[in-house]
Amino acid sequence: MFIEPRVGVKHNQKRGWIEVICGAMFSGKTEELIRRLNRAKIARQQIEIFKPALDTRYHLEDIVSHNTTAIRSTPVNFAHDMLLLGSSCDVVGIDEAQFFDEGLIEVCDILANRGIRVIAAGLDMDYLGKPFGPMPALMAVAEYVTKVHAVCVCCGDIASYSFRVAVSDERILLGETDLYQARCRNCFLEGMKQEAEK
Ligand SMILES: Nc1ncnc2c1ncn2[C@@H]1O[C@H](COP(=O)(O)OP(=O)(O)O)[C@@H](O)[C@H]1O
Ligand SMILES: Cc1cn([C@H]2C[C@H](O)[C@@H](COP(=O)(O)O)O2)c(=O)[nH]c1=O
Ligand SMILES: [Zn+2]
Repeated sequence: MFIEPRVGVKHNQKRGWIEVICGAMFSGKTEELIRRLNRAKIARQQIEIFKPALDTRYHLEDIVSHNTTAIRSTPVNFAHDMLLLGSSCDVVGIDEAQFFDEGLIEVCDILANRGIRVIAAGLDMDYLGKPFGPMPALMAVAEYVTKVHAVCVCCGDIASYSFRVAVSDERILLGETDLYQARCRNCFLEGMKQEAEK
């Protein structure tokens, strides 16, 4: 369980940092993001929450977990849009970070340098098991990285992969259990092998 760090305040300076929550689909990234943001709200912190405008899966504005917990957010088209909107708060939350452009790393850095706590959740790997968008670089610059795991739907082991059951080569394909399965390494490889043999 991630515990918010208590940072020393030197010369009354506000300290910012970056937290990344990553993992496969269904691993609890959004639930964990919402948990941290709700705790920040209880601590009377001013929060701003963003998601990429292209993620219209459940709701145009809300961030919604697979378990239906939800929190209001502002959809934005580009990472740099967050700089203006998130300028006067204590905490910035970002969901589906993998869909943002590479500018996300600079944006998170700028916000953290301004003294803001930045919490970004996103897929670390795409359906091929390849690092997804700005996530690897964001993980490199983050102070805290939490990798969460789903349950493999084939064998019950821990799952780090999002196996696509639909036939599509598009990297971005919004979907749920209709299109994706959480799988462990062995079951993911098995599925990829079967796909290749078709
Ligand atoms: N294979 C699975 N493994 C774990 N949780 C699953 C699985 N399939 C569905 N769930 C549900 O998904 C919830 C996590 O949803 P969410 O936080 O939206 O995950 P993520 O943002 O990582 O996709 C779990 O609490 C559980 O109710
Ligand atoms: C693996 C993978 C996923 N997606 C899409 C599918 C969902 O709409 C989101 C991930 O949502 P979650 O909150 O992590 O469950 O991303 C995609 O477009 N491409 C992929 O390779
Ligand atoms: Zn498995």
